[in-house]
Amino acid sequence: MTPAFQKMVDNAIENIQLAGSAEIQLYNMFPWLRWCCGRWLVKRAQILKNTDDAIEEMNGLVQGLKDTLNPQDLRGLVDSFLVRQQKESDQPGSYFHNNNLNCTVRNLLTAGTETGTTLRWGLLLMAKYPRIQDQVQEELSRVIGEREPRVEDRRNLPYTDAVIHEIQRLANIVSLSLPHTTSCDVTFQGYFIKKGTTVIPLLTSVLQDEEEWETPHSFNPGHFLDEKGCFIRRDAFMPFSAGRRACVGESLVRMELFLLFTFLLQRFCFSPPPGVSEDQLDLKPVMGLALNPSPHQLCAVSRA
Ligand code: HEM
Repeated sequence: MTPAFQKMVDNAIENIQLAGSAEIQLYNMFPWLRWCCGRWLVKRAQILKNTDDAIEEMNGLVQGLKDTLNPQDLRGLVDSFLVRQQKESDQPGSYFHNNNLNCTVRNLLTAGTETGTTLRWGLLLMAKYPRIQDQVQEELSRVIGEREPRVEDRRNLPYTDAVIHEIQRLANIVSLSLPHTTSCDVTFQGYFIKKGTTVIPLLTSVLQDEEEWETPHSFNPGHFLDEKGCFIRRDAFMPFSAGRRACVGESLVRMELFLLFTFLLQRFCFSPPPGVSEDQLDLKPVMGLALNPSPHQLCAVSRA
């Protein structure tokens, strides 16, 4: 990773944490309170500074791609956007303008860090529950052996698939989803919600719903397995939210998580460091817009 890219990722991670802090959440809900809480302003100023730095950095990257653009050989999203921008340059209301390009790429970069957050939860849970880790590794050895995992393997790995789903369910990393606004007056479950109201859908209420899950607060891959050990989908599994604005990265994330998780577990056993017991591995998250595991040291012992 180049230092510039590393800086952008660090910057994005810091902003996700700042944006989910109690101060910033309160600031967003009651901005007029800022006059009596100076600490809020420090965090707000840091978010704005990080954002300005990221915009500048991204403008530099986009300029480099603009300078070398070849419409016959598109290298990715930015190139496709730039070509469309050129085509629509005479349309005043076009969405394909520089601000949208910069914002879209920064959004994807920021959101992209969530795969890593989920993986960190996964490795922590494997270290904490070694018997579940053993079962995943037994299935991986039996079904794919030593070759590299492929996306098509998922259907033959029901236990591993169930474990990955259960990691996402319990880790619940985007617990507040993203704020939405009602576009018209709505009556929902007897409550009247006026047009223009900010609604924060609490995904925790579904992912850990006591009426939906047998053991909602425990790590239990059995939530996604039937009595024959086959994988089962559950309607209440919605870490990517639902509806038209659900996470656009979902299919990419699912593929990445499967390949990275299986690849790592094929090659390493994860355990607490010497002197730390499995029980001592703490699952309390660090507060942020995304819920991260608290910093931990783990041992990765090669299985070769
Ligand atoms: C495990 C990883 C991830 C989880 C759990 C997750 C979850 C979510 C959730 C809950 C939302 C809010 C949906 C809503 O507003 O109703 C969201 C939005 C979004 N996600 Fe993800 N996400 C993940 C990774 C990614 C990745 C890797 C990308 C892109 C490469 C991505 C791109 C986006 C974008 C662009 C939005 C905004 C969509 C919109 O407003 O229309 N996400 N994500």
